[in-house]
Amino acid sequence: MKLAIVLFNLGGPDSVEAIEPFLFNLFNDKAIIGAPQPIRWMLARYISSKRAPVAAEIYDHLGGKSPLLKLTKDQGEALKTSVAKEMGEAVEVETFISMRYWYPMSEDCAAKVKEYEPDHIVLLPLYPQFSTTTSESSINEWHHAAKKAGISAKTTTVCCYPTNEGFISAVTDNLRSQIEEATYMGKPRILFSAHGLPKKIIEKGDPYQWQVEQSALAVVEKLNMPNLDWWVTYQSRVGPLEWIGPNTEDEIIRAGQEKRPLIIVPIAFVSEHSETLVELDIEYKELALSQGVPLYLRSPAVATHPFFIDGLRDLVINHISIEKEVLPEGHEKICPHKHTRCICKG
Ligand SMILES: C=CC1=C(C)c2cc3[nH]c(cc4nc(cc5[nH]c(cc1n2)c(C)c5CCC(=O)O)C(CCC(=O)O)=C4C)c(C)c3C=C
Ligand SMILES: [Fe+2]
Ligand SMILES: [Fe+2]
Repeated sequence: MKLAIVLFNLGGPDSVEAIEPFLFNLFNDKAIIGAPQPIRWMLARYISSKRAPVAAEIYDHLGGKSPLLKLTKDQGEALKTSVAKEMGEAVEVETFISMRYWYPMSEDCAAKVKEYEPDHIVLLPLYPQFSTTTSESSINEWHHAAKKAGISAKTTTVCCYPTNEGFISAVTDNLRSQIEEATYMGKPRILFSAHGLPKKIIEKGDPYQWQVEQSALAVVEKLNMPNLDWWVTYQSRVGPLEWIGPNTEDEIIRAGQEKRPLIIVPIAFVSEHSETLVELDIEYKELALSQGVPLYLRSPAVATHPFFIDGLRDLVINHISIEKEVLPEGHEKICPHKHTRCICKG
């Protein structure tokens, strides 16, 4: 059997010139800005041109481009090796990358998958927690591209895996090292910081916030440390809308007032990129130190941590034989009913 695993992520600019068109693609996505066309197109033009200089300063810290594609390729290679080792000669496996807002995008990816001629395709978002703005947007875009490319192989989708054993073990393993490092300064406070979302997206039934909370809770349970001081917070707010909270920056200021050592854990990003390497490591660190936080540590993203990669491997293998098209890990619907925008068919 020939197996294709399609990995989804957001993508990032690969040059300074790519910053504005990348932002345009992001804001022209109806999952991000719900306005009809051509209003959305005009808004996207306006917002991306306004945001581009701010984003350029951010990417300047990273040599003018995002490291996300290279790091996603590393994850793809590690996953391919892990699946091949587990499944042996019965399966020939290849991983493919489909980015949502910069290259390689779904059309580029679909062309490569078509050429590979798989018997089965597993769609695997590199977002453990499902959101309409990330996983669903990427999955929809893939289906358009796959249809256009004439791909007819059986396709199954992992919609989400917020409490996947491998993911949670990898986050916990990274965090444990940070806690050991912080202990000489007293009891640390842990902020599980996730990318925020506009509040109205959650109010329309997006399960992302609920799933982020499940991930944090699972890490805390796995750590099994008495009286842990932990909070879930949200970062990366952009635009004029009200976003979900508490805001990571506000919690950093509070930790400064209370003189608490801080450990920040990226709980919704599985790779390093501008929002970890610049926002967390430079901007929020400066804020923390200026506000009197005595120690500021940041747990690394799970990247190619063997626990995480083996968790992804198990998800893929368990999804090859499912009958329904879209299922979460464990093949049972996990989101409470009020999260009506959940797409899983369990
Ligand atoms: C869990 C992951 C993410 C969610 C949810 C998400 C929603 C979301 N993002 C924006 C606006 C921007 N995001 C930007 C970059 C970016 N965002 C994520 C992840 C999620 N976004 C990633 C992985 C990245 C890539 C960063 C990189 O490669 O360097 C940016 C560009 C950077 C900047 O200008 O700050 C914007 C803008 C919105 C509006 C939104 C939900 C509505
Ligand atoms: Fe984002
Ligand atoms: Fe769900």
